Amino acid sequence: MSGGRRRSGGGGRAPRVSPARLVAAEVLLAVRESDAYANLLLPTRIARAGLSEADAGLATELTYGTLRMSGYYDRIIAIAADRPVDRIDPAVLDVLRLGTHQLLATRVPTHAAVNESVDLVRAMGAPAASGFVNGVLRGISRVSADAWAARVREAADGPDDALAALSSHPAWVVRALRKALAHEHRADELDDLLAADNAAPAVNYAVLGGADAPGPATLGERDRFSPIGFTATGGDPTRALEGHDGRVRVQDEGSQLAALALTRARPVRAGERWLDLCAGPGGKTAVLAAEARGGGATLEANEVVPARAQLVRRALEGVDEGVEVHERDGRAFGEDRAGAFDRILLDAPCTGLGALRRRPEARWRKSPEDVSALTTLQTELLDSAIGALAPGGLLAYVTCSPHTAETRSIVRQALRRHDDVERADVHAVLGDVALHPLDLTGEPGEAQLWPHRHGCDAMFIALLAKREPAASVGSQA
Ligand SMILES: C[S@@+](CC[C@H](N)C(=O)[O-])C[C@H]1O[C@@H](n2cnc3c(N)ncnc32)[C@H](O)[C@@H]1O
Repeated sequence: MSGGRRRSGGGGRAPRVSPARLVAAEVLLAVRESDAYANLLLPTRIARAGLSEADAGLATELTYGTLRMSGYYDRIIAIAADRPVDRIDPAVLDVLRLGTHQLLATRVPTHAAVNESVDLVRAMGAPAASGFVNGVLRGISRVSADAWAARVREAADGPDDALAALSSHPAWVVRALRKALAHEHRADELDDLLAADNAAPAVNYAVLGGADAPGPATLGERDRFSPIGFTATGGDPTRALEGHDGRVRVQDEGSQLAALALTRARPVRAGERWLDLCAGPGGKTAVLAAEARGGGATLEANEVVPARAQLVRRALEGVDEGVEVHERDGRAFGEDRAGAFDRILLDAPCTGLGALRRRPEARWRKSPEDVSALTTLQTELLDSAIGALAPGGLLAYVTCSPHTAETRSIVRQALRRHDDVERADVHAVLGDVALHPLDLTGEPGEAQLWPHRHGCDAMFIALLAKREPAASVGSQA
């Protein structure tokens, strides 16, 4: 049976599948077969199918919920089907995961969840599996959600495996998150963090140039921390962006704070030169551009992937189209532009383990091997950024991952290699930037934000300052 077959119909009555479920199933298929990103593909598929607002909401809930929780659902399906999930056809497994999500995590009535799944598996071109899908989902529906959790816990291979299964995270990710929290003596927050990863994030807006201008109040509520941020209280986010001349962008509050930690750490002197070294797709570049403009600084941006560099240019539309956007390997800047910049943002390529709420499939795509490849790149980019920093300049090292190998280890090792660089007190900087006190723990040279504690992505922010060279003996003389 091929995982790619779909919508070829089959024997028996013609399948009548709700368009929302069909869109969800098609996105799951594209995520699995073509490595598609659900957050990028889903809006396109919703628009193409012409879904109503209610159906679009259902398709989103089904797609995101199923992708996030598939690790947990697979444990349930394996028990109910009495076979490992890798012995189930992938297309059929998609339908079973969607059905399980409807049965255990939504208000969809049992008969609708089961019957629609049977129709869906036919519509996806696997009519022979309709009896199997019917049987497995009926079996799942006969047990309460709490009782399933107990069964999965019992079947797990020890406490770590149970936590990984119930929270639907890979075990290595659970261990990495626990370790990061333990560094702050907050390992007891792990359950809250895992739960936050499985919740839909609020939509946040950044208002470029400051949130106090008239108009933005219609965006929702002021953010708790970001001085330029709002949290949507409902409605269509794309509509909310209209009528603000490009000044309003959808952006996570943690990303806003990371950019502002660099731009507001000290007053901007006119003529300062700024660099965004790894800029694509340009969310933070836009904040930097607005802040640079306000203070009379000049910004350059760089992104190695041309298509993403194009997104950076688009992000700058309406803010500052004069920003030069390079398409180079950021590792070359340390030599080619040595000492050229007063402030540099290095928002490094990373595993993205801090943004699992937004990228529901990401947790299943990453592996510990990715961490080691990325830490090599992060190290080289940080060396390059330090090289490009002018004496007296300030560098923000940022990741949307809390994995300590990508965060504190990278910074510590860089400090050992570069004795002209020291950490600045980023807790104090963020304390000044934020509207309300941030509950930050650990060393003041590094700040780790968290979804469960701060309501934003788990951004890591370190500020590094390059010392002015000591006056030489000759010049003293
Ligand atoms: C975390 S993302 C940056 C996100 C961006 N700051 C924003 O807020 O929209 C990291 C970016 O670094 C880029 N990148 C990866 N390797 C790079 C390299 N060697 N030089 C420059 N950019 C690189 C990736 O393509 C990716 O767009």
